Amino acid sequence: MAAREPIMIDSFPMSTPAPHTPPHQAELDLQTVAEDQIEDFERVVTRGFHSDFHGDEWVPERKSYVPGRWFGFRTGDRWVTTALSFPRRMSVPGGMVDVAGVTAVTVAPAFRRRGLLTAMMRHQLTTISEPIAMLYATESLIYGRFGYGSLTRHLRLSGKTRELGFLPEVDLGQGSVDEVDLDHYRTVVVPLRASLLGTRPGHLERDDVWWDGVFTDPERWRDGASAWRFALHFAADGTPDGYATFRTKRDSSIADGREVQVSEIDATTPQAYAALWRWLLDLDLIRAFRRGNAPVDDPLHELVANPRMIKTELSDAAYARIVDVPAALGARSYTVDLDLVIEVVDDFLPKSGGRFRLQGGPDGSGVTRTDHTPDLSLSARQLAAIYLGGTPATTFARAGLLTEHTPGMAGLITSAFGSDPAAFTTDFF
Ligand SMILES: CC(=O)SCCNC(=O)CCNC(=O)[C@H](O)C(C)(C)COP(=O)(O)OP(=O)(O)OC[C@H]1O[C@@H](n2cnc3c(N)ncnc32)[C@H](O)[C@@H]1OP(=O)(O)O
Repeated sequence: MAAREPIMIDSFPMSTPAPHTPPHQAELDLQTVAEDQIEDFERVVTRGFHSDFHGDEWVPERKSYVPGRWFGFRTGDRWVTTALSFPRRMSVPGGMVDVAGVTAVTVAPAFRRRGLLTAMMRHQLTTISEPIAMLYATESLIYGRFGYGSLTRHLRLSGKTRELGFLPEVDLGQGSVDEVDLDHYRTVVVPLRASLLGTRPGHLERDDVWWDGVFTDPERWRDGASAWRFALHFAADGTPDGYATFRTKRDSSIADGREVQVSEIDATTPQAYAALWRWLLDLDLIRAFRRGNAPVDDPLHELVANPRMIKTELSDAAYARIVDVPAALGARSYTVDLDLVIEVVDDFLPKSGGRFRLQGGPDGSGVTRTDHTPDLSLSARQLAAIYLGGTPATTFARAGLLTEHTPGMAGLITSAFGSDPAAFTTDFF
């Protein structure tokens, strides 16, 4: 059979694709992101999470761009890995501490499992100026190897509103709740939330840019629900003392029913908190509620007469990695007086580990490196998990993962590091 003639397509000009280096031949170089590379980088991040790129979603992040904090591996003219961090401040008992809010961590599929995340983590943790890095993990098994521990846990609450009558003794106060527009809400909620920052550890300070991000609400993020709506509670004298951000969504599982989805809710008094919940649960046409991120000690269960009607799921929330032990432990106060030596075994960043004398109490603390015999040894990951009382040191002791050299130390640390109210983080990134 005669060989076929090649088909000539000379009437259509064919553009030649740029040469593409196959992944196994790629030479990789860790680089920081220059300002004119930001959008390109964002597109790679978005693809790393299997999403489509929409520039409007990145506006707040872009405004928070700090040269040097956005970086990744490049080959040729393309990013194949990404990571970045924002400077944030987090409430801790007795004060605030600087944290690096880590996010946008991706490795392109063709380059996974060859140590690039590990190299990025090492670069990031050794270059940030904050004593603590913090993140939300897409998969809870990823970050422990780098010394991250579960800083906070949270509850997912849901249920049918008509089954959630309050106990008769619940005090709803003499004030009232009203729905307001975004502009009104923002002028009230910004100072109100700032006044509540110190009442619970784990909260992050928000600047104007962060608030812009909180209120960014493209329709594609709503999954069929309404835009954000906003409610304020006004005390008897008319002062706003509580707030709630929520959406409503048609709930196909209930005929003619809708669900109220509560994003944030907080108040300066128990009466305002209860009144806000009552208002949300009593909305006409609403038959179900959902709150995806509630503190582990949220009082809603105590307000209702039939708490079993609240479906409650416990999940890991924020993770933390302590890179500067004296600065992190010295930034907070402790519930009881302490003077002990903690040994931190840090396999990933050995220079961050060592023995530390912690002298502290309700009024503050001081931490110094020491070579004294430790009272207790734990890993960097466990230190992060006990830092705000999220996991009791005694739980690690019972798991056989923490060594008490002085009997009773795990119990003492559990009491001293514990927090009431429990640590809770509202800002997801
Ligand atoms: C804060 C945030 O942004 S969270 C977002 C994290 N990113 C994502 O989930 C996006 C999709 N996933 C990815 O991009 C990548 O799979 C990453 C970033 C999670 C991992 O990147 P990699 O470059 O493959 O990680 P790396 O090769 O450094 O892995 C180091 C170790 O962790 C393990 N590991 C890393 N990720 C995973 C995972 N998702 N599941 C199981 N094991 C994992 C590796 O097997 C390896 O183990 P080993 O040391 O025993 O060999």
